Amino acid sequence: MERQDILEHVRLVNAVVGLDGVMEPVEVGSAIARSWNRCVHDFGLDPVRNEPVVILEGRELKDRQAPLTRLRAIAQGEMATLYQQLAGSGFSVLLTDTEGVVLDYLGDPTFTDSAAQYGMVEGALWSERNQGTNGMGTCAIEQRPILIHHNEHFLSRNVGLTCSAAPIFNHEGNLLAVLDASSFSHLAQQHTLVLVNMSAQMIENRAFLCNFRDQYVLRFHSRPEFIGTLWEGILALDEEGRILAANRNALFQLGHKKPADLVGLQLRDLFNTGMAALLGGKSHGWLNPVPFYEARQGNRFFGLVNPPENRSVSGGALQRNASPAIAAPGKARIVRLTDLQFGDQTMEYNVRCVKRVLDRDIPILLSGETGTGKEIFAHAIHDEQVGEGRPFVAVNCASIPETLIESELFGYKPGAFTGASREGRRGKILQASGGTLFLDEIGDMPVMLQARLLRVLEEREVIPLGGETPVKIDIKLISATHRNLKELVAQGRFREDLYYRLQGITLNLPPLRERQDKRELIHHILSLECSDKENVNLSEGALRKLEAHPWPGNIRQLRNVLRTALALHDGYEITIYDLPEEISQLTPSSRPERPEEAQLSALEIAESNTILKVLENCRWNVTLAARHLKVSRNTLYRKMNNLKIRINKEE
Ligand SMILES: Nc1ncnc2c1ncn2[C@@H]1O[C@H](COP(=O)(O)OP(=O)(O)OP(=O)(O)O)[C@@H](O)[C@H]1O
Repeated sequence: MERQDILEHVRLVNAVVGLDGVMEPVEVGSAIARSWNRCVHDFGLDPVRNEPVVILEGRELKDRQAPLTRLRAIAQGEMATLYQQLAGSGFSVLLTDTEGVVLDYLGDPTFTDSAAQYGMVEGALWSERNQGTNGMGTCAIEQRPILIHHNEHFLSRNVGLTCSAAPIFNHEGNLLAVLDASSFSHLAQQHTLVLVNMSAQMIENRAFLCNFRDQYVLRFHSRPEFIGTLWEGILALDEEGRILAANRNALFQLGHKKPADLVGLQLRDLFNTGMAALLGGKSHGWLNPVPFYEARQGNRFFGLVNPPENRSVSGGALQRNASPAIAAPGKARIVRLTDLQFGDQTMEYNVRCVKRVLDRDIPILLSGETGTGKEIFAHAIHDEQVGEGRPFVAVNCASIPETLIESELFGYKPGAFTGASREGRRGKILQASGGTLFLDEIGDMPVMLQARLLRVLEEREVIPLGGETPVKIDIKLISATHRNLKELVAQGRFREDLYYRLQGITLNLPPLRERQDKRELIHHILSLECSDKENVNLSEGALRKLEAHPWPGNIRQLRNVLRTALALHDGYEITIYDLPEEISQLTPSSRPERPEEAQLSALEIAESNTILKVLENCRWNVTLAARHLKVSRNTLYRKMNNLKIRINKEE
């Protein structure tokens, strides 16, 4: 570094940490400013310090490596893949412990000699306290992915470097190690940090699976094709379905911050399903994840449980190929626009509007609460506009961690992906070419990516990460949100230009509680749910309860409730007793005992069902029910007593 540049660097540092008396408004990120302040005020470092890097050797290094033997074995494969992805660009890949000691090093030959001069070798100590602001040391303190580029390094001797580092946490959320890719600063690549972070998460997931290989493990995601990839949520469970641990993506998808929020809960506290159901069906395997719903919000997930003995383990680490190849979900049923409304005025208006713009290239924005049917509506538009055989590609911007949306949308050049997508990814935008791209929860798209998306939409071409040549695309765009995008624009959280680009027309999908065709919709969903079985009716009482419910989870929740009721009911119709408590408003003690619980004979069960049905239809007016059944009131009371039917009023 030239003397002039060193002086300039020192001046910049002093200005940021206030050593010149006045703090100048200088352009450095807040993490860098924090780190520089630590370097000066906590560690007493000087930017021009030029002492050799401390390097641990022999026993001392071995003592550092030993506690992380299993993690290092798991990381080895990922480090090699990351190194290959960066090959030819002068990068080295390093794994450090939490104090910045380099445990493993994989170097590009063109960089190795210089790396050694910089002190990037096995055993080197890259803590912030020793080396000032740097990828590995600063990441260990900030505990999040970080890029330290060029003169963001604190020591002027490190200014020639560019370092992308990401943390690796254990299942308790504690930092285990840091993965880093470093090179000369002039060789910096825009996407290195994304790649490093993906590799770190892959290592974390593998370590998690390895750690809990003797337990049951639930792997889940809101999209079935993401199971087995680094985006999957993973929960370790005991035999009874009690949660032992959760990985980062599980926390993210379930809206929790720390593993302790979930540990100790039962599966049933989180989802509308339990171990028996997840393990039960013979058809459930890697190719057929089971759908279930989150208990609080009604969000849908797909998942599968690995029993302990099912996983292949080698050398203390899970085999690389242990992750299954996941088949795409079954072909979705074709939905017509006319299947979506049964007399509700807003929905009729929506369908009319869509039909008018079907043959034009106008982007459509669907707005509505969760579960109101935005995606199914988008699918129906696609089927009528583009054609059933063409791709319909949905991206949920809220369910993918911010750092990964970019790769998900724009894809990578072949060979750049770890894990399940070894052969690389074309990215959702390219996959949608010739069909429809459905951007769900668009309001959650990070601002940084909004500009990129806008460019893609304007120029109708996309450049995959790591690639150079733009690829032309031909897509219809439908986006959806449950947020008020206009408000987000006013708050500066959503780009105004993108907002106008997305909403050629905006359609508001009404919440279920406000729909005028609620009754018809309930019957429609019920008929879909029992399509393969005999038709099952709804009792008038149950229908009234369903109509009166406020349905915070909208049609998704309704579908879920009807599905469960179908599984629970016996006889020929669903009654209020088959509905969940919050809908039937019956307390468990007020429910009549089920015939099987009371150990009745088959004849008595049939008799009990008939009496229950008539009582329910007569709104528990025993005199009226007796008249219908053509018996005296006293006989009916006696029978009810024998059959253990207690009096209940539905309303
Ligand atoms: N008209 C309909 N007919 C049948 N099923 C429907 C209908 N509308 C919605 N559903 C069902 O309701 C559930 C939720 O629908 P969808 O995923 O389209 O809602 P959404 O508004 O996109 O939800 P989110 O905002 O949470 O992504 C799905 O299971 C879907 O099949």
